[in-house]
Amino acid sequence: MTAYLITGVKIVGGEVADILLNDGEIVAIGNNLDVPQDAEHIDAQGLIALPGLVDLHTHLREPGREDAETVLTGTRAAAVGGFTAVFAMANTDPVADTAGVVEQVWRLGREAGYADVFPIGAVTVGRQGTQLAELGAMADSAARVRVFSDDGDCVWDAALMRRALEYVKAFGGTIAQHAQEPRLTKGAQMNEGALSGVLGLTGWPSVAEESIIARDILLNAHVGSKLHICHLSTKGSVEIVRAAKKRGLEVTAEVTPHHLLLTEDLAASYNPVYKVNPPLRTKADVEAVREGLADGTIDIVATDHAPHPVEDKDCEWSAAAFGMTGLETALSVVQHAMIDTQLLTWADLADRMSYRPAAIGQISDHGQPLEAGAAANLTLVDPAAQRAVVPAESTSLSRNTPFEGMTLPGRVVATFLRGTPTVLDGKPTK
Ligand SMILES: NC(=O)N[C@@H](CC(=O)O)C(=O)O
Ligand SMILES: [Zn+2]
Ligand SMILES: [Zn+2]
Repeated sequence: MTAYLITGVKIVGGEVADILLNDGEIVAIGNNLDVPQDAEHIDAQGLIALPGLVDLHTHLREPGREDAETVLTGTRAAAVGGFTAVFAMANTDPVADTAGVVEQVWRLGREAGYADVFPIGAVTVGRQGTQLAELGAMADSAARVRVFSDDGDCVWDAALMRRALEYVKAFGGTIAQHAQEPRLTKGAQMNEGALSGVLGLTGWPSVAEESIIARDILLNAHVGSKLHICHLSTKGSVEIVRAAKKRGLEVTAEVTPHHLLLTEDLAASYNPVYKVNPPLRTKADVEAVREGLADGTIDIVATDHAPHPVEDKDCEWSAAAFGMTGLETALSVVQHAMIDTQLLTWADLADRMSYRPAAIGQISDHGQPLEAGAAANLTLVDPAAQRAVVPAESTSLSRNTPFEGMTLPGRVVATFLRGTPTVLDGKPTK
């Protein structure tokens, strides 16, 4: 295996130093290191070294929608975005509700070699919301599933949600809830408010999200299990989670990059690239989720990378699919929304995008501080770079980025997975 010497890099939360990678590990960090003769040299002056990013919420679409994304193309986009691990959502076809499917997705990730793939198992059979899936068999499989979600749909039946929380408690698993009361969002197209009235699009009230979050926090307090809230998007949701944590109730939550930056006003274009679940909200909501992420109410950023082929997005708003891509732009959007606004430091970002998602997902070898002996999963970022988002340059199979035309700060220069570069000079290595 080739050794790599990365020189003059700012270690996140620490000093400027050199890093030596060999045999899949960080061998040493410091100055005047003892370097093997044949080591490759990377001059990293001006760059920041971050632990490899971990995405707890990615849609890789394989099996079933390989026209939108595959494990290979999705993890390639992840590596370009600085990620070394992604959790693959279960809303595939077939649904990832058996040990067989999660093992297949896990293995495809290993074969692709761009980022480790940790499958999320469905909570209910076929994500139909009526019968618990074989959660224990998925947990015991080679994929070692610890996070379960019917994402795309809410586990709306309170009794079933209770049973799921009880079941995973036996092995310390987590239920990740897509919080959307379906009776309140029938035909919903965008955030409910004055603008949805003006545009003539059916509204999606904040309370559809907030009522499920409140219910599930109480259910989980009753059961004593682990609850995670997917893509939290409203001010009221932040307030509920903040109050729960203050009372010592166990809950973790994520926010997406797009909910940290974009508002419902974009729907006025009727361009379905801005159509997403949950919908883009108001400026007050954006401010609240930023504050929630800054003060730790919201634990992590997760991309909810949701690739869709052109024919599913390039149509009338009401017919278009929900979802936007996000793996390649996540770090830049978070830098723009949270670091350039001085709400977070780079060390905080490492916490929200690497350490804590790895802890919630219960994986080792990712989300570890950069120090000698740790697995060499890391990414080098140029914080001073500026770049225009050009969909055609994406390494994802899909093009539905809502950030097209924006100039964003920061650029991932290199990513290493167990000491092997998956990205160099901003480009995938294979
Ligand atoms: N976020 C979305 O708008 N879409 C997701 C499903 C989901 O995350 O709920 C998808 O699978 O396309
Ligand atoms: Zn969802
Ligand atoms: Zn999702």
